[in-house]
Amino acid sequence: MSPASLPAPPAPALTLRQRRAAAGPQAYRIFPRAEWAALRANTPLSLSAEDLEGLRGLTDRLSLEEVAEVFLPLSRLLNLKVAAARSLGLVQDTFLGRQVAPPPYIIGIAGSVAVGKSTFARVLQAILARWPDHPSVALVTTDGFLYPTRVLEARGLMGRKGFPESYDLRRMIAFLSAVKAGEAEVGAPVYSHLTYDIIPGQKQVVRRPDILIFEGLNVLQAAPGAPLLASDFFDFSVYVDAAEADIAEWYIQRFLLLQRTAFQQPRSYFHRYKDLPEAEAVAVAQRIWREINLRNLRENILPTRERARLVLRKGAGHGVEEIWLRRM
Ligand SMILES: Nc1ncnc2c1ncn2[C@@H]1O[C@H](COP(=O)(O)OP(=O)(O)O)[C@@H](O)[C@H]1O
Ligand SMILES: CC(C)(COP(=O)(O)O)[C@@H](O)C(=O)NCCC(=O)O
Repeated sequence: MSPASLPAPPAPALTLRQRRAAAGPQAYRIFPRAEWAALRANTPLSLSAEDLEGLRGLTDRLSLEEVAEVFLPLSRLLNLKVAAARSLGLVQDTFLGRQVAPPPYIIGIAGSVAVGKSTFARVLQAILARWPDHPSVALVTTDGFLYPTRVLEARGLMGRKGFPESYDLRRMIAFLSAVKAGEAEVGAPVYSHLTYDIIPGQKQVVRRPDILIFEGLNVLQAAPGAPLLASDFFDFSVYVDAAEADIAEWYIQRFLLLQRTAFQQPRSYFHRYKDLPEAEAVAVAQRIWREINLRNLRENILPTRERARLVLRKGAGHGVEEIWLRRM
């Protein structure tokens, strides 16, 4: 890859405390992990250690403790919210004098590249699907709505992947709108991290799920002049948050792991890096992080955090340490 040679990103203008205050001092209830864990009530632990095996990202440190203390309370909250949304739907049915099937409940998941969104979304999908009242949970990632490489190259955007202008937002909104309207089958394009491009002709089909998890760094962003935003279709949203230095480290570690695995395949976009000595590979990863992903985090992703209903603050070891729940 040849990212545009960009100057180092500016330091963020606001501190964490200032940003939190900007959302309104009353906007969130803040839970230390232990307090949040107690909100699990008696939700049963529905995943075995074996089930977890298939769910892990590229590293394998997600623990059963994390599931029990962070995910189970969240799944209980979401289960209650899905039930409440369905009850509200019944009110509308009464008003209209006819019964309409409840639309899919849509959960948006936002956060930086490499903060752990995909890992979080996959575990949440598996846990929510264990609840008998909403067994069908689909997961779609917004990378499928990136423009194909051909278009990004033509527009000089290969160094701006993940920035707002690199996505086909109209297509993304049309997808969400069709899912929310209860269409029987809605297709989403599919992205390959291996080839670093949209897979031509491939579609992920969503068939009226009980819940749709929609994950990507841009899901809480507003597009200037657009009449509708992705978040207009969300019933709930989560922002996965962590310190910049930790996310950078996870990005670099993931890059090194991919170098030993995916990059070895000749089809990999990063195949040319497969034999780089570690110090050079780290330098490449650091450069991509700094020039593209960190910049995007500061300019376009972090500013959307306070739109989320729930913010999960992760510590250096990936464990969630603090949970912010919007009061309304
Ligand atoms: N809870 C977790 N415990 C341990 N490692 C994790 C956890 N969540 C993510 N990771 C690791 O951090 C890196 C980034 O996670 P990933 O889910 O791929 O992020 P994103 O989808 O936000 O780019 C991956 O290497 C992944 O395996
Ligand atoms: C495709 C992406 C924008 C999506 O990121 P994700 O939300 O999957 O973490 C990102 O993985 C990406 O390619 N960023 C551009 C720079 C890089 O190669 O990391």
